[in-house]
Amino acid sequence: MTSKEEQLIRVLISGAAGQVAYSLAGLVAHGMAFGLKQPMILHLFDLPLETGKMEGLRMELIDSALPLLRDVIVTSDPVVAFQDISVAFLMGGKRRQPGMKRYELIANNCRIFKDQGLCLEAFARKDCKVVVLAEPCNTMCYICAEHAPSIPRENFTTNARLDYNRAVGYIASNLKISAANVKNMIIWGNHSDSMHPDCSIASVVVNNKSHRLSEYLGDEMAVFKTQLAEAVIKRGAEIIGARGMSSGWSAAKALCDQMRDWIAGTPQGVMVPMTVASDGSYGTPKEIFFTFPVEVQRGKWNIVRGIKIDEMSRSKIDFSGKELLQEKMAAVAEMGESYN
Ligand SMILES: NC(=O)c1ccc[n+]([C@@H]2O[C@H](COP(=O)([O-])OP(=O)(O)OC[C@H]3O[C@@H](n4cnc5c(N)ncnc54)[C@H](O)[C@@H]3O)[C@@H](O)[C@H]2O)c1
Repeated sequence: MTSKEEQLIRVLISGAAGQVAYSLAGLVAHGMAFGLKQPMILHLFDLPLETGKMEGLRMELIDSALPLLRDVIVTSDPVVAFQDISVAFLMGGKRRQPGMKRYELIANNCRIFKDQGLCLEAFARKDCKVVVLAEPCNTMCYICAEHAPSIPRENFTTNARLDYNRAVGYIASNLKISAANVKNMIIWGNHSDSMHPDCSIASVVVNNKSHRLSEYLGDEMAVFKTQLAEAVIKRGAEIIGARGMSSGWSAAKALCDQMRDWIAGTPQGVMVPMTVASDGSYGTPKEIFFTFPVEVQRGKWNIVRGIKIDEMSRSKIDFSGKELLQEKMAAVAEMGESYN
């Protein structure tokens, strides 16, 4: 290790034989999540039947000669997988099958996320950052955090960045500008059809000039806003329809974008979405994991205050909050636990 490098960290990828993990492992080891000075050991964790696929991924990672990657551990033993980890990307779980209802998925995945929470509590570092991807991710994040009480609540999140990136991509491709020239897109709520992608205060740079999107589009803004929201909400299903699989590379890229901002911080005046334990901001129910606009400084996120909420946003935020409360109650009932 050179003197300029950070201290070695251990990064867990659960569901490591899956398709998101296949993209994520290489991006993370390449430095896209933690920067180019952060050496790491990757812990690849999945079910015993999937050891072959994890071994294949391990070989490919080694064959990529990645300077930051110091070791790759392949395991189906949670004690090994969760030991001393600083970061957990939790993607291991059942996938929604055709015809399966959202609540059946909760029933299937909540026990897995209870166990993963217990493993975090027992074996992970107390400053571990945890990102839950398996669906329904907001509620699985809640279950996981509940069972790892010694890790701060603010260290748990999901992958809301994927919805944000989809919205930014939509704006950029429609206006034929670089995605880097779109800022302050907001995502509110649950990672479900009830989410509220809100471009009311987004800004864009076109021909080297910065504009509020609403000013740039003028009379077209209202229609654009509705079409953007519909496109983002339907994008996951559209991708499944096209590839026969859910988002892979874009989900992995979004995980890296989010982790990079979480660690390095957001530039002054720039907000990004993060799914965090609600403190009741914007009239949301407390303690559900809800996506808010945040700013991040020195590794700490803060919900951005004072954004004006119009009537339409109010009803959508309320609807998503109610849905998350129902999901949370369904999950705790499924596990036979008391509801806080
Ligand atoms: N929230 C988002 O934005 C978003 C986007 C894409 C995918 N997803 C979700 O992320 C998850 C991963 O997606 P994918 O496409 O890689 O799925 P995948 O089906 O390809 O991989 C999931 C992996 O999890 C493993 N697994 C199942 N139970 C496990 C357990 N108890 N412990 C450890 N591993 C276990 C499976 O063996 C499989 O290898 C899925 O639940 C998917 O629905 C979420």
